[in-house]
Amino acid sequence: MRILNPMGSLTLHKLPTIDFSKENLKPGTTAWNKIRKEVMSALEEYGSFVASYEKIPQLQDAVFGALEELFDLPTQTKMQNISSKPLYGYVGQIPVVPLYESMGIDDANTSEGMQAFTYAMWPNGNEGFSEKLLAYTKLAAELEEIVVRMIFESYGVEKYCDSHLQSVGYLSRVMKYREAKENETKLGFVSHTDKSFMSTIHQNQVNGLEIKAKDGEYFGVDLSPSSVVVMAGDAIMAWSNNRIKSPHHRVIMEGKGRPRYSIAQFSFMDGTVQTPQELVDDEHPLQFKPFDHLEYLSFFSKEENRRLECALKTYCGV
Ligand SMILES: O=C(O)CCC(=O)C(=O)O
Ligand SMILES: [Fe+2]
Repeated sequence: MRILNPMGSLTLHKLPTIDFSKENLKPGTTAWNKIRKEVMSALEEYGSFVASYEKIPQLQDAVFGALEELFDLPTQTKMQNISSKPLYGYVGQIPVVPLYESMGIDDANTSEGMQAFTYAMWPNGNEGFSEKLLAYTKLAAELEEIVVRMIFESYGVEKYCDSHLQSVGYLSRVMKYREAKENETKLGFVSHTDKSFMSTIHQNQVNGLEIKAKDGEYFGVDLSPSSVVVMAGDAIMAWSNNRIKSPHHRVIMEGKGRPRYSIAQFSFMDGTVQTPQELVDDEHPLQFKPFDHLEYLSFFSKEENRRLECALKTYCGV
């Protein structure tokens, strides 16, 4: 489809939207197999897709109301939250991305993780905040698990799926992007690939996310209230032996008169990321050596490694 991108030029790209709202979406059913096919072709083409999920719209107001309340806290308070993982602590007021502010929430899809976070932010915790955010983070984890099951099945390695899902933990990054002032950069988030296995991204009704297609062109993602972007991270790129590539993406704030809030949830493996032997053969020689997921995160968190074109290849490429 030909559509205009924000720069006014023609683009051939539009992220596919896949509907996950079917009741009883169960492995083995016709509906499951149909969606699985759509998921695989989108992931192999764009490394991402838009999932529409009817349970999401009713959570929107609560989730973004909660994020407004959080970002209104004094900076001193917000700075206390130091995620246990490198790269996901409080970020605010960096000259290259002055519009951007974020905080990380470890184990964000569990009551314990959310509690620990709210007790760092509010003297007596914040039950309302926990409830509102958990309703979303649990859904996002559930959605990712469905997608991961489809991927494992589709590559004929479903026997490894349960142990994979058991080894995965979720970390959320909540973000606020203010509007750019005149003469200020519109860049909200510099171009990067995610270091996760997979990621999900949800936003309030202010667009800004752009994804780089294989031909090098960035194109905007238009998200409806029921949508979540599902995106491949570097770890699934290694795991899939390069069949699925983690796409570069960035955020550009075009100025909609109000801030953009988003919540990205990342899955990390507790231990080694390793390509299943079934995905390696003469036509597909091994591309990446096994590596410890969290050690890769530490590697990337070093200043000198941030600028690498493909940190994954440098770190563990064969
Ligand atoms: O805010 C967004 O839409 C994207 C954020 C992102 O790419 C990230 O946190 O890794
Ligand atoms: Fe990202």
